[in-house]
Amino acid sequence: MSSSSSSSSQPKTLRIGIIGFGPFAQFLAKTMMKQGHFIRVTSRSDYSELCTNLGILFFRDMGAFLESDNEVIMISTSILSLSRVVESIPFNCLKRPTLFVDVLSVKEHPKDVLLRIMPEECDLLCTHPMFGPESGKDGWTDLTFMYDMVRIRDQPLCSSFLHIFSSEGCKMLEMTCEEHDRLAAQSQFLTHTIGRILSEMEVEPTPIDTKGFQKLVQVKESAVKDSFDLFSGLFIHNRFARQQMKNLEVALEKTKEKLQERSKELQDPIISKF
Ligand SMILES: O=C(O)C(=O)C[C@]1(C(=O)O)C=C[C@@H](O)C=C1
Repeated sequence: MSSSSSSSSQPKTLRIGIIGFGPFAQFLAKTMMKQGHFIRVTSRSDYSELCTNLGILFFRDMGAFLESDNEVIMISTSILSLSRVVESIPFNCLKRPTLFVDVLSVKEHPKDVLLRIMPEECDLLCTHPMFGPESGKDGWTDLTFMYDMVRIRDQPLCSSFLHIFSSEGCKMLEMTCEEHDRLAAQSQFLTHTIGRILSEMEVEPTPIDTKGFQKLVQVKESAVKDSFDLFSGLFIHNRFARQQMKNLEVALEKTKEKLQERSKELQDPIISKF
């Protein structure tokens, strides 16, 4: 079972089970399969046809999925449905102590849920690939992969999983789930919020777009390509997101005040001469 001494540099082929098979999991699974790993899937929606086309086993029944003896189980549900799904896992069907890996876009929430519900003998790796089907469509080189080894006893197995991303050229960044959420609120959540605001404003390309405006339109377009459930999850389950929303409101008010002050100054007959 374990890698032999003569092949320690040889990447290990993993049996990876995936819970939740939306576009993000499908995107990750394609590269895993390209690397030769064996994938099994279970999901609330019926992906049996898609899985047949991809040559992947699809299990409608979570118990049968667990009995299919995966070394790693990757959780890729929506943020909002995580607790419900994890609470419904019949852990007694597991054949072995398994490495559970989550790939959700918030990190403290899955860490808390999984530590609370998962059996003690299972290891837990919390991760966030900071890219997806859009940003990673031309390969993963130089894209960031964040991870927190929350409870790891089988180090070789964990390294084999991380190797999937490092071998594609990802920038591997180890940090705590808390630090991730603090930074992601300032970056990913803010980007999605600005994109959603631009969408509410019905911002569209014009014949005289500047480069800066073209980038804004891109921010809007990529935000609305992701589901509103993802956006809601980034807000509801990242405790730092609320403060970012307040910062945005305060910054808008301050910017308006600065413009009003400037307009007042310019109405002064002496200043307006220049
Ligand atoms: O590239 C994409 O398709 C994405 O939307 C990726 C994106 C994002 O940019 O917000 C969305 C979800 C993942 O958590 C990581 C990144």
